[in-house]
Amino acid sequence: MQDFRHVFIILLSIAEAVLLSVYFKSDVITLVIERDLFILIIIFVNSILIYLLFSSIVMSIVYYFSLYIIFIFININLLSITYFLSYIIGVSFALFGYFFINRSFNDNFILNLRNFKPRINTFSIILSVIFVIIVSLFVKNPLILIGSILNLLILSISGEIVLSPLTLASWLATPYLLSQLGEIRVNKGLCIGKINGILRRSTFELGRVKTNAKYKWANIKSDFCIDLDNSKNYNMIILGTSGSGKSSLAKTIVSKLNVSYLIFDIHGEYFTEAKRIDASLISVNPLSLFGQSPRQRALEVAYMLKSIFNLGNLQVIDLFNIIFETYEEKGIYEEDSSSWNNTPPNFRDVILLLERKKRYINNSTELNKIQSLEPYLNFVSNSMFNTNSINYNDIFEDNYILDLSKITIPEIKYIVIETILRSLTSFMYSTGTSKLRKMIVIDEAPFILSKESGQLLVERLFAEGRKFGIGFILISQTSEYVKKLISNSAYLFALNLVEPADLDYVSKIISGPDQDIYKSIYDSLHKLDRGLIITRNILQDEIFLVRIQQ
Ligand SMILES: Nc1ncnc2c1ncn2[C@@H]1O[C@H](COP(=O)(O)OP(=O)(O)OP(=O)(O)O)[C@@H](O)[C@H]1O
Repeated sequence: MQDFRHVFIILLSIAEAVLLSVYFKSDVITLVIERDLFILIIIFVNSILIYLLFSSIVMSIVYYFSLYIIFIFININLLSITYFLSYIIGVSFALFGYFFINRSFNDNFILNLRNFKPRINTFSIILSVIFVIIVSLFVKNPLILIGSILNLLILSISGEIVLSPLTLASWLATPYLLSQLGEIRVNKGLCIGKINGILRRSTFELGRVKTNAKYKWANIKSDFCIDLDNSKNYNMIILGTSGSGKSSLAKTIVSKLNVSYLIFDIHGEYFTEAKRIDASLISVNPLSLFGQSPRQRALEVAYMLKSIFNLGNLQVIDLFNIIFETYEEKGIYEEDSSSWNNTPPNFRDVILLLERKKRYINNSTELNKIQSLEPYLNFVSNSMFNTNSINYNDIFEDNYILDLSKITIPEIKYIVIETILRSLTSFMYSTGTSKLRKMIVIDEAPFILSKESGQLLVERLFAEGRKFGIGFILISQTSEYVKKLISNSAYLFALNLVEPADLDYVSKIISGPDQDIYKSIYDSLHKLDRGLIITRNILQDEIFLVRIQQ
């Protein structure tokens, strides 16, 4: 788009110069003052157009010299105070018009420069010097030579070899080369899509997503890449309505990453090259210690059951006690860590202990307390929880999709997920610190996060995962349960959203305190097509509209 604007202005100016020269030769104009008036008007109009297209005074000034080169071919020397004044008045007009609409004097060129990182390329410099020498040999006009030297300087810090011949074009190429300095290039890391727009204060609405706000999507062309190596952690959150492209985005990310992944596929909609496990055919024992102490595990399981069945605090304590005692019955003792490797009990063992206890209790209050746990323990003494039929180490080292769609009872589904995530925590601690080595995708994250124990578990994994090389992609249709996790995420990808509460929250998170940016994002989010995301790139501090590759 940038390129198109430059081509348009240069072609327009050349066309104007050609028309003027034809007109001046045609004897229609006789008076010098009439000629000057024509030139003044053209310059005035061009200055307004240039300012409105680039929203930059720097660009406008540099373009005056481009016009100078074009007009010199028809023997009109723009280096005159009258012409320059006409140009400046035009720019001022446009500037005030812009300020009136946007209430800001932001210079887009200077804003873009924030993203510029010098890249010195010796070959590019040598090539540009050769071209400057050629210009100095053939062109005797010092201003044209200055333009070429300026281009040489710009190319020296931008390192773009392919653009070196533009040094020959002197001022004609300078605005374009300058705009390349501020061009956003987010192509370091893992490229998952194409940037379709960057949020800018602008007068024109040129992008496909219209905002009706002061910030609009300015078109830019670049790959969109995520740089996990330089991010604060490896966690990502994907939010979007049903069918907006959430799982496709997660698939794109994991398929491009060079690390293994595990997908918790709640609805059975992921099909990749990974090995597929039908979760209804496996068994996991939630009472496995996974390297933890029996006290710790008994507490976790008691809290997990509390979250599922909304148990009271006293019931949690009773549950904890009976589970802890069951460990002891199986020869697993808190003080003796070597006993932690013994075969763990399962919920049936807990029920057997409970039955035995009932026989010895003669206090009716005690009996009632213990009996109140029975229905819950009976529920979880499901054959799915008797033993561990899966190899956890293999699951964490290879690519796997855990298809949970055939488990129809939500509580059972939840216990399977939480148990596997708990085993991941111990896998993490036992294998030590590492660079990114595993990505875990949790689809329909509210299914887990809406339970207190699930929320705490995922919060802990989010906070500690980076140290151990584990990243998470959390997918949700709503922002409701992911709010606490956003501060520990490297990326938030917002697809189409429609609920006012989600629009409000996500727009605030992406925009920060700026109300105008907030309005643009709010206004754009519900207009996004499938596969289009809005995200803030923290490293560049820019907000992008990105089309995700499928
Ligand atoms: N980047 C994309 N470009 C074009 N089409 C896409 C893109 N991403 C997804 N789609 C299409 O949108 C449809 C829905 O995609 P997907 O299943 O990923 O959405 P979802 O948000 O995960 O849906 P659900 O919430 O129902 O699981 C699919 O038909 C897919 O082909």
